[in-house]
Amino acid sequence: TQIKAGLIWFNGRMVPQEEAKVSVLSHALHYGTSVFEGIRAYETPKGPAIFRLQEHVDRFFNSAKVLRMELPFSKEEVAEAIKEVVRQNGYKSCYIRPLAWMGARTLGVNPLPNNPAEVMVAAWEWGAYLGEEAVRKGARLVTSSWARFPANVLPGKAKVGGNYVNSALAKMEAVSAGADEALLLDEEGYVAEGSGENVFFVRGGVVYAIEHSVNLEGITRDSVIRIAKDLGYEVQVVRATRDQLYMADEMFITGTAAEVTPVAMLDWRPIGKGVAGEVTLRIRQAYLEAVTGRRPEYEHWLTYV
Ligand SMILES: Cc1[nH+]cc(COP(=O)(O)O)c(CN[C@@H](CCC(=O)O)C(=O)O)c1O
Repeated sequence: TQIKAGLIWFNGRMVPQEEAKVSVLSHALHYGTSVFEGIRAYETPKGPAIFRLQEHVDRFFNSAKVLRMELPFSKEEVAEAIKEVVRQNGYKSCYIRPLAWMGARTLGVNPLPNNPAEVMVAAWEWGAYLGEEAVRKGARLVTSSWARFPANVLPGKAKVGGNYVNSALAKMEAVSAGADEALLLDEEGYVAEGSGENVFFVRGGVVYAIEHSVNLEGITRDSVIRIAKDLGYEVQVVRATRDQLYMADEMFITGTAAEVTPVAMLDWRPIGKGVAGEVTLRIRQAYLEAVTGRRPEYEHWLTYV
């Protein structure tokens, strides 16, 4: 079933998705030289609102900068395009995917002649990233045989298309093993992140976030740290090992797509009682209230379209 994205903002114009096409000679298609974002808009009592739009636009431009990619639009124009895609498709809530890519001026590895990049923003309705059951019962994760790439191999702080071959290989392996998601370790064997999420665990009432290290600086991770502190939990940012996760009382993963997904099992070992944890569910509830405009203290994170 093809993604139904409706109208797409394509290099400055709104076009039906059937018309939003690129050349097969696009540099990005051959070498992974694209950057993207994952953003969500949620229905609120005051209409659809985009969650932490500015932080996502800033990261989008930072990712492009890492790749020496020139975007031919300003941050304000991209932010407006993101709002337009939600508006013109009439979405109440949706998942929004900005993408910038090196086009078809030249091939050969050097991307520079393909500047300035091309840019599009698409959006579609996307439910629970790992499925409703994983949310209700807690997701099952397995440690991947693929390590998260080191910082001097690929730029993990940038959402670069090519980085996601690492995620795709890990995800395929996890799903083929009967799990819901992969846990990637770094090259020294410490906990890094999921194929598309950051990792948290709870032990003795303390909420632990994994330090940035080689991982993406998750916006959901940042929001959840704030929310957990506001709920009165002590939050520590740590470097952790897989066996610390095995010993945890609770574990959860966070991301724009995944939101706050409880983890019930890692490597076929139950985490805590082997169900979605209580602290996790409290944080998840508060996060969902925040993104749907039900917590005034987080209203500043919302951009109404
Ligand atoms: C590797 C990785 N780590 C952490 C995160 C969480 O970051 P943030 O969304 O800012 O909290 C994401 C987002 N993964 C995006 C892409 C998912 C996909 O399947 O594509 C997302 O959640 O939108 C990652 O891709």
